[in-house]
Amino acid sequence: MATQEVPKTCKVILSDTIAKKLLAEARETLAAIQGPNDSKPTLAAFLANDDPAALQYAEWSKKTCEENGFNFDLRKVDKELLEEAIVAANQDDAVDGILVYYPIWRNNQQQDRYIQETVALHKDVEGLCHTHLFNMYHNIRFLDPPHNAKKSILPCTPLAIVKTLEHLQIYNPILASGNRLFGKTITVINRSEVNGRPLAALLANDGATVYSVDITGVQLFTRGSGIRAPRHQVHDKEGWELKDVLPLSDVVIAGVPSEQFKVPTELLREGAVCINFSSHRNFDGPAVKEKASIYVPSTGKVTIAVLLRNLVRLIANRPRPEGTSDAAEKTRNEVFQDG
Ligand SMILES: NC(=O)C1=CN([C@@H]2O[C@H](COP(=O)(O)OP(=O)(O)OC[C@H]3O[C@@H](n4cnc5c(N)ncnc54)[C@H](O)[C@@H]3O)[C@@H](O)[C@H]2O)C=CC1
Ligand SMILES: Nc1nc(=O)c2c([nH]1)NC[C@@H]1CN(c3ccc(C(=O)N[C@@H](CCC(=O)O)C(=O)O)cc3)C=[N+]21
Repeated sequence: MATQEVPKTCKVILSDTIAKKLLAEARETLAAIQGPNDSKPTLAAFLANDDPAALQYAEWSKKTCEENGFNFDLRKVDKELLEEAIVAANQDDAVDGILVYYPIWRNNQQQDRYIQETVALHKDVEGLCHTHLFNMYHNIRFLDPPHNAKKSILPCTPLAIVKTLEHLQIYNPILASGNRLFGKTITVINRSEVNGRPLAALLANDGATVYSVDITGVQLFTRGSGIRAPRHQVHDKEGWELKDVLPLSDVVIAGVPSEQFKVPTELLREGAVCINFSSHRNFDGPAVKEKASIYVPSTGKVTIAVLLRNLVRLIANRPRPEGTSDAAEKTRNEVFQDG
């Protein structure tokens, strides 16, 4: 007897689709805030390590920048000269945004933190300076309250995941902005300072119940009962492991930097939404497609689109030059009403 083809119910969403939409928005916004004589924005990217993933990411970023009307200036520098190079870029009017690839000092996170703070706030395209991080963890959306004209910058990979969840309509637009993940349970596997921890905080600030899993254990990030707290709180889940939280999760987001690691498919809920942001495949592709309702195998392209969106936002946040019309200022305010 011939076996009947069963139609696949899992929808695989590629990051291209989401990235294209964000890139079109970034181009439109740039056109709205720039005058006819303004030059292309320039992103200076500092590579001071020998990480092949960072170099490849830099090359993809360069391509996307140039295709969309931005200059991408990759500057390979020695670790010991990096600080002065950043200081010079901070003062250079020809540089609109600064990006530094991490990690730099593999065994000294403190030194990487010091470099993060060296980037000027108004050029911090990745949202990794203390003021930007503080605002994110405290659920403060603007740099200039109560005026609220300058939006705070969010870290690129976490924001790319948020944009992906919006595209998938996991964010429920019926709910008030800021509460749109209420009722959703999300597991994030990775709690690094640049990716997993900010991501867990952002999702919990938007109303989700978030299990943050790392090799050191599981933490719960939530705004409490009835999401009444203004920002997330964190609780250790003593003795809990990945196996305990997977069956509870509507969405599973994995970012483990290892070839060997795979999310155990058998523990996923039927119809879970699975998103991978690691450069390695954290889900077993064929198996996960039999279990998940939506599978997003990678998010790198969305991250790059968010990088350009952040760059445009930095330009929009700048004090307007003498002689800029009120119309331009009005557009500047209107284009950033949302998200
Ligand atoms: N798609 C994108 O936009 C981006 C992807 N990446 C990729 O994401 C991955 C993670 O990057 P980072 O967070 O910067 O790396 P990292 O090395 O700083 O952090 C990884 C974290 O995962 C944890 N971890 C390792 N094994 C684990 C396990 N079995 N279970 C739970 N947690 C575990 C580590 O303890 C650590 O906290 C890398 O593959 C990187 O290339 C990074 C940035 C952007
Ligand atoms: N300050 C800083 N910000 C970063 O964002 C940053 C960094 N430093 N250091 C290096 C890592 C590495 N990284 C990746 C981006 C995309 C993919 C990725 O998965 N890209 C393709 C996958 C391509 C493939 O493997 O087939 C995609 O999603 O479509 C991987 C890795 C960002 N990094």
